[in-house]
Amino acid sequence: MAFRTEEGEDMTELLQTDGLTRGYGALTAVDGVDFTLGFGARHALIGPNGAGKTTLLNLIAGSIRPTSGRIRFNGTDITRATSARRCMLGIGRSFQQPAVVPGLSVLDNLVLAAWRHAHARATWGSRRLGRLTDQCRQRLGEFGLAPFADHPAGRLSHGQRRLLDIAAAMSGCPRLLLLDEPAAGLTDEDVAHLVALFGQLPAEVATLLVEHNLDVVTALASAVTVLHAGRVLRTGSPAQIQKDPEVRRAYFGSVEPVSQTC
Ligand SMILES: Nc1ncnc2c1ncn2[C@@H]1O[C@H](COP(=O)(O)OP(=O)(O)OP(=O)(O)O)[C@@H](O)[C@H]1O
Repeated sequence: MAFRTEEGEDMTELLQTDGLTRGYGALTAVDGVDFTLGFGARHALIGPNGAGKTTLLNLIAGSIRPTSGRIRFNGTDITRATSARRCMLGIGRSFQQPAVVPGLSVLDNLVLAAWRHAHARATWGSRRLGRLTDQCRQRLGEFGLAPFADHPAGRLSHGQRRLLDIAAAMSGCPRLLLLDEPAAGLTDEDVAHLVALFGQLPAEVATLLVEHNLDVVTALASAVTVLHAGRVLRTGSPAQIQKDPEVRRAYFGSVEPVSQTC
């Protein structure tokens, strides 16, 4: 999908990383990654434990800085932008370990997240805040969390916190949604619910999903990149990736058929 900027420039890539590298002492967690994501892309990032998947998401979200390399998002160089700025530019993310403000209600947690996405674009009056609160109530309903809206978020189960975290990531109408293992710790029923919710995302919203559950990857992603030791090993369709002998060796430790969750 192509997109025309306000300056009239035709762009086909929403996100582009060039030579993105992040080291921790002697370890290079992400090593010279060139990666592109088109507008509305549905892309998954897989790889063995320690391959650098979360580090790459953190670099894109801005919670850590690269040792070298560049990141461009929607026509803007965001390599040095803060995570708050990236959030306002339209990058939403969910976390592997979902964090909530435990003493605040579930609804207020979501309102806070939505405000964080939008506050640079608007002056907040009570009417606007009321509208935002209504939208957040509706989103809690979509995520099956409406009965808990007024409960302290600290009382939510792990799975419910994960759903709230994803609802928060989606609350700013992001152009890019970074999802770090969204299905981890969820029941089969919650996973099916989540897959259905992601299926309803607007076509122009791109998602970059880190996930070990290959059923979820196949359901949500049309392209998969395999990271291995911080480098891109392969990019292809889910079917191509699952058949690729080198991927099987690096990721699954075998060229034999694999189970869907690893
Ligand atoms: N803050 C840190 N300090 C030192 N090393 C780190 C740090 N964060 C990550 N690493 C290391 O960087 C490498 C990549 O970690 P990362 O969490 O990105 O991998 P991953 O592919 O997401 O793994 P997993 O599937 O287990 O979540 C690992 O060797 C990890 O130990």
